[in-house]
Amino acid sequence: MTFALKRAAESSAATTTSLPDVQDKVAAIIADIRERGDEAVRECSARFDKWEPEAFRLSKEQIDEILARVPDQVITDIEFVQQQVRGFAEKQLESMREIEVETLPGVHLGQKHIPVAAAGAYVPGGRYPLLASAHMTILTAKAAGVPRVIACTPPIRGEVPDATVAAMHLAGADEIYLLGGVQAVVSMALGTETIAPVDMLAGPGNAFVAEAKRQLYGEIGIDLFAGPTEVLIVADETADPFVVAVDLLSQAEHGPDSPAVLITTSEALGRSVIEHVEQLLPDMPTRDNAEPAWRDHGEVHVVPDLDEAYRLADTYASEHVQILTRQPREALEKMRNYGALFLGEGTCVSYGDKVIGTNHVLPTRGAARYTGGLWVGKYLKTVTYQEVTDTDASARLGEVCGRAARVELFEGHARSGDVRAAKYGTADLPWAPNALTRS
Ligand SMILES: NC(=O)c1ccc[n+]([C@@H]2O[C@H](COP(=O)([O-])OP(=O)(O)OC[C@H]3O[C@@H](n4cnc5c(N)ncnc54)[C@H](O)[C@@H]3O)[C@@H](O)[C@H]2O)c1
Ligand SMILES: [Zn+2]
Repeated sequence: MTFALKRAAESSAATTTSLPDVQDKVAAIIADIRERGDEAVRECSARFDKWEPEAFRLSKEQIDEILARVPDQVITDIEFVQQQVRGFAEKQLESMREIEVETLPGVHLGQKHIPVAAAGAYVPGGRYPLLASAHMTILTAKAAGVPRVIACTPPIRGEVPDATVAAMHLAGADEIYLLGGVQAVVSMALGTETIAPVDMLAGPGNAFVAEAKRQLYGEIGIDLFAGPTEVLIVADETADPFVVAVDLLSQAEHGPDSPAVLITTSEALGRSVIEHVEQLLPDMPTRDNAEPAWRDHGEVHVVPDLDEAYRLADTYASEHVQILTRQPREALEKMRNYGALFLGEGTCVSYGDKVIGTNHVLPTRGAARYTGGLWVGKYLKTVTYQEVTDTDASARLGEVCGRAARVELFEGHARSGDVRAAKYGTADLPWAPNALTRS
């Protein structure tokens, strides 16, 4: 039997995308910026971030000054992580084949991957300087071959986030703006008097940022719905309850709205994890986020066996799923809904977030039911092309096209087929004025 040792105030199981009050607020800001451009952007930045610089875009001199302030070790570590992210992104790119096949004699069908011309990267920074997001969005776009990559990040409590700017620059951003939230997303998407618009936006963010991207989708492309972080751990009796507790809190600290869920086959482990969490929380420097996150969105479920654990985990479609069991790789076969899977105690969500090289921009609030996370492929348009070099093949296709289109009552379409069937074959064109046929 499945039962809960701890329930959330509101379950995070995949149900909704965004909350109605956030939707309304974001819609109003988008409409205002659409109408008044830069002036509205400035007002939003002043209101939400108390940030009113002369220009939001950093000049080359400003970037150089900022880089000089960043400690060497931080730069070295940024470079190490960017190498890992770039390395994996390049391997993923290699896995995307361009093909051209001959499906009938003389009928050539092909597939190509074309990078978008301009991409915007949102690097979050309201609570923490999330420099790792710069690697994930900017560098991945560059690895995909996007010619223009622009990036926004907010000031943090009125300060320039030096390390984030360094990461954005080293990742290869062509333009860097100190601008946050909805105003940043809308500026990049629609363009203003001072920012040229992009074709596609990527990057994680809080509920406002994620909702702004969602509302703008269609007018521009977006990577995916990547809102407040979630973690779900599947553990059996072999898991170390202290490690499980530490790992749950590692993600709860993202924000008070971050769900942390444990599904375990061992009631004893579940109880022990709850105790460890309660012992760790009071001294956690980021307790202001982690404590309400655990209180309101923390869940612990005890299930009869691992198959039930995987089944229940799939209903959450959580952004991060950690498997701490005797045979963690089993989850690769048994689970289908997750943004990223972390197999065994040797790795953890924090490695994925910060250092290991897989992309950390991942689907939240159930979006893992229909998409994976950000990767080079998201910046590429997979397009097709075709050519028919054999007249017999064209005539044969023309005959089928004529019939197929008439079933759909498309006389115009049918005639494009008829023309070829007549020109390259033996068909007649009863609908054509005589003078125009068979020139
Ligand atoms: N899904 C993923 O892949 C992923 C990865 C990393 C981080 N995250 C998430 O990114 C988020 C980062 O959030 P954050 O808030 O620290 O930074 P953020 O940069 O996403 O948002 C900060 C901005 O929000 C705007 N804002 C704040 N309150 C507002 C309000 N009441 N109305 C309108 N705008 C408002 C401000 O303009 C501010 O600049 C976290 O929730 C974290 O979990 C998700
Ligand atoms: Zn995290």
